[in-house]
Amino acid sequence: MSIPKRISDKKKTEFYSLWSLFEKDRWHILAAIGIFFIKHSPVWLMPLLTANVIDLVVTHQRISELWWNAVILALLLAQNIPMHVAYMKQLSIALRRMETRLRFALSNQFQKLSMGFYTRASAGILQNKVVRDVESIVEMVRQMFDGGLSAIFNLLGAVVITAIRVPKFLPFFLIMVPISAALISSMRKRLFAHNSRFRKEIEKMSARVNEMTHLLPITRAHGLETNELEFMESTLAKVKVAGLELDNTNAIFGSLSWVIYNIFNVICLISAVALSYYKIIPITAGDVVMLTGYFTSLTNAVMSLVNLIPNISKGFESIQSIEEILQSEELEKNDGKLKIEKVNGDFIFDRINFIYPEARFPAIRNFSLSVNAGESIALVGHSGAGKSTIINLIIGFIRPDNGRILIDGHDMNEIDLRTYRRFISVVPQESILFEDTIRENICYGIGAISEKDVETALRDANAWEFVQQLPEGIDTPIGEHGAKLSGGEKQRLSIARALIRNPKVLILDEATSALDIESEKLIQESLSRLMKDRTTFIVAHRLSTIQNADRIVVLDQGNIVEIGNHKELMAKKGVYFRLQSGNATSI
Ligand SMILES: Nc1ncnc2c1ncn2[C@@H]1O[C@H](COP(=O)(O)OP(=O)(O)OP(=O)(O)O)[C@@H](O)[C@H]1O
Repeated sequence: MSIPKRISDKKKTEFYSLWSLFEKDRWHILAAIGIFFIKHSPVWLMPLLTANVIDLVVTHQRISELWWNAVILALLLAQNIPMHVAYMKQLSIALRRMETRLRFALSNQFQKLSMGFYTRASAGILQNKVVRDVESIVEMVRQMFDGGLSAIFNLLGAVVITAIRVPKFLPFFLIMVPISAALISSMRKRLFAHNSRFRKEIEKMSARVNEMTHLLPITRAHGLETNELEFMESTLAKVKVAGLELDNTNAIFGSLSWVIYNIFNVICLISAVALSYYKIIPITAGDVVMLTGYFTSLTNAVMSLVNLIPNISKGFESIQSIEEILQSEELEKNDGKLKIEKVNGDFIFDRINFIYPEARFPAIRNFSLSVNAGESIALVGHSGAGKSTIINLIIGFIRPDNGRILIDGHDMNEIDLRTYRRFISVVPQESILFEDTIRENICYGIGAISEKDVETALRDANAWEFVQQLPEGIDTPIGEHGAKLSGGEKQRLSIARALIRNPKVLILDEATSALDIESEKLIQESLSRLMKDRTTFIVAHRLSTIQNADRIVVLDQGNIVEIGNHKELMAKKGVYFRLQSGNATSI
C-alpha cells in the first residue's frame, strides 16, 4: 500500500492538506462533484419550471407548453436515482480508500518511530488518532459534499437563473440574504456557549464513568459503593442542568430563528409582488413564486455553509493531529545500514553515557563491559540505578550519547536494527499477551511452525501441564491481556514465546512480584533451559536467578560499582553484599 509520507507541506493551506489526502483518488472526487451537479439540478431548476407553469396558466399559453414542462420535470427527477447512486459510489470509493490509506500510514509510522516517542505519547492518544481523527476527517468530507456542495450549487443556481430571468431583482438578494443569514447565525452563536457547556459536562461524565468502571474492584473491595454513587449522582446532576438549559435555549432560539427566517421570506414575497404590481420591474406571477423559492434556498444555502464551519474546523484539527505523527522526525533510521544475517552474541560496551532528554542527571555513566557469547549477565541495583536503560540500549530502543556498543564487532549505530532484533527474545516484566489463543500468543510473528515445536516450547517452559488442562488445550482463548491465567502461568507462556524463537540474545526483565514456591521453581527451571547457550541479560530480582548468572553487574546511579559472580561479590562485602542482606530472597 502506498503511504502518504507527508500529507501536506507545512507552508500550504489546510485545504491543500485535505486535497493531498486524496492524492490517489482525485478523479473520483472530481467525478463525484460533477455527478452531484447533475443529480442536484431538480432543486435549483424546480422554481424556474414552477414559474413557467404558473405563467402558462396566468397568460393562457398553449397547453402543450405544460406537457413539455412536465416531461422536463419528470426527466430531471428520474435522473436523480441513478445519479445519486453513482455519486455515492464515487465519493465512497474516494473516502474509503483515503481512510484506509491514512490508517495504514499511521500504523506504518508507529512501527518506525523511535521508542523515545512512545514515552511521551500515551497509547490512548495514539489510538484516538487512528480511530477518531480519521473518522472526523471522513465525516467532514461527507458533510462538505452533502451539505456544502448542495448549498453552493443552490446558491449558484439561484443567482444565475435570477440574473438571467429577473436581473433587476438580484440586488435585493445580494442585500437581504446576507442580512437574514447574519441575523440567524448571530443567534446561533449564543447557543454555542450552552452547547459547549453541555459538551464539557458530558466529557466529564464519560471520564467519570471510565474511572468508575476501572475502580470497581477497589470500590467494591473497600465497601465504598455509596461514596462512589454520591459522586456519580453529582456528576449526572450537572449534566442534567446543562442539558435542561440547552434544551430551553434551543427552544427559544429555534422559534425565534424560524420567525425571523419567515419574516424575511414574507418581505421577499411582498417586495416582489409590489415591484410587479407597480410595474417598477417587469415581474410575472410565476417570477414572484420563483423569486420567493430562490430566496428561501439562498438563505438556506448560506445557513448550511455557516453551520458547516464547526465541523470543518474539527476536521482540520484532526488533519493537524495526524500530521504531527506522519511528519514526526523521530524515526529509527535503519534504511541503508548493514543487514545482519547471523548473530553470535558477543557484546562490547565501550564507555557508554546516556541521559534522557528531559532528565537532569545521566542514567548511564561511563559503562564499559565485555560480554562473551553464551554468557549470562545479571543487572542488579536499587530502583533508578539504570538497569532498564541498559536493556533499552541493548535492544537499540535508545542510542548512547557517547561511547559505542559493538555486537559481534559491528557498531550498533551502523547496523539495521530490525535485522539484529530477529535474533533477540525479550521476556518482559509484565507478560504482554493479547486476546487470542495460547497458540497465537506463542507463535506471534513467526511463520509456519510445527505442532511438535509448539509442544516442545511449552514443555520447556513448564507450561505444557497447565495448558493441557485447559478446555481447548493450546487453542484456548486466554482473555484480554491473558486475564484467564495466573501470574506464573502468564510468565511461563512468555518464556515459551521466547523459546520458540530460538534467540541468540535473551533479555529477561524479571517480575518483581513474588510467586508461590511451586511457580517460582517451575519458572526458574524453564528460565535455565531458556538461557542455555544464549547471551542473556537479566534485570534480576530473584536471588536464585542472580546466583545462577555467570556475572553480576551491580549498578548505582548509572555506574558499574561491582562485577563478579555471587560468591565473589558476597565475599567482597560491598554494595552487592548489602543489597543481598537487605532482602533475603529478592532485590
Ligand atoms: N523516559 C525517561 N525520562 C527521563 N528520565 C528517565 C526516563 N526513564 C528513566 N529515567 C531515569 O533514568 C534513571 C534510570 O532509570 P531506569 O529505569 O534505567 O532504572 P532501573 O534501575 O531500571 O529502575 P527500576 O528497578 O525501578 O525499574 C532513573 O533516574 C530514572 O528516573
